[in-house]
Amino acid sequence: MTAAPPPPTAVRAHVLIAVKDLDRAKTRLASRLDAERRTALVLAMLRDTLAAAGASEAVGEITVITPDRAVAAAAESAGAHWFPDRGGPGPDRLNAVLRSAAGAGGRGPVVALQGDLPCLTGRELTEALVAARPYRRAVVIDHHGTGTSALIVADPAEGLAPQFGPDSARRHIDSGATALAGHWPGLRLDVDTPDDLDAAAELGPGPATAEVLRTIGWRDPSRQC
Ligand SMILES: Nc1nc2c(ncn2[C@@H]2O[C@H](COP(=O)(O)OP(=O)(O)OP(=O)(O)O)[C@@H](O)[C@H]2O)c(=O)[nH]1
Ligand SMILES: C=C(OP(=O)(O)O)C(=O)O
Repeated sequence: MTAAPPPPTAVRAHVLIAVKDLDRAKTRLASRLDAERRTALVLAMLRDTLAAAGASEAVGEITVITPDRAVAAAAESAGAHWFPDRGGPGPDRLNAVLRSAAGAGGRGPVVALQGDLPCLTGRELTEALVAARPYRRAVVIDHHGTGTSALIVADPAEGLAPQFGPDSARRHIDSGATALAGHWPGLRLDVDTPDDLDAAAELGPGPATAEVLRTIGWRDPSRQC
């Protein structure tokens, strides 16, 4: 098998992934998974996301922004940096930590990427980053059509201007980001709900998530007889 050609640019992107405290994570899965299983799943999805991002030829470095020591340890063991999130509680904390991490880096492209993309592949991320190059700011809309899988800014000095949260796809587009077209099912599949997790199990998650799904006995209902 021949390797994919390197993307036509020297400047590789800096990927930012924000992850909140594990004991507050993935509350929308609480009806199906207890806290211990949710923690295992969040860490596994992060590991698979990090592995895929690290496999992209268009990515230079990865920083995980988190207040959680276990998340920081998972990031470091995957070769990513850890940027501590020391922000106080507040409705815009996620966007505030992304703004400060984006401003702390160099001048190459910056990507705010969700950390719950268990089916992401390096090729998808490379394609999205190449597709984003003509634009000052670009967004990859999630599989629901309302959220954001990735927000990409060509030059962080011009401002990432993250507006993650409810309806973030529309808010990113309304604030000037170009929505990227591309068949990137893994990149678009962020997992927040039991239905999302079924969809990921169907599409094919990375090895860490697949192992957790096996361990917790998660079944894809569409495959049950
Ligand atoms: N570092 C950091 N990450 C955050 C913060 N709030 C949210 N995130 C992360 O941003 C992403 C989207 O956040 P949410 O949708 O609010 O949380 P979630 O854990 O994915 O799911 P729910 O609890 O079901 O809402 C997730 O990866 C979170 O871990 C924050 O205050 N600090
Ligand atoms: C915060 C967001 O993600 P989630 O789908 O995890 O709520 C978002 O899409 O802006």
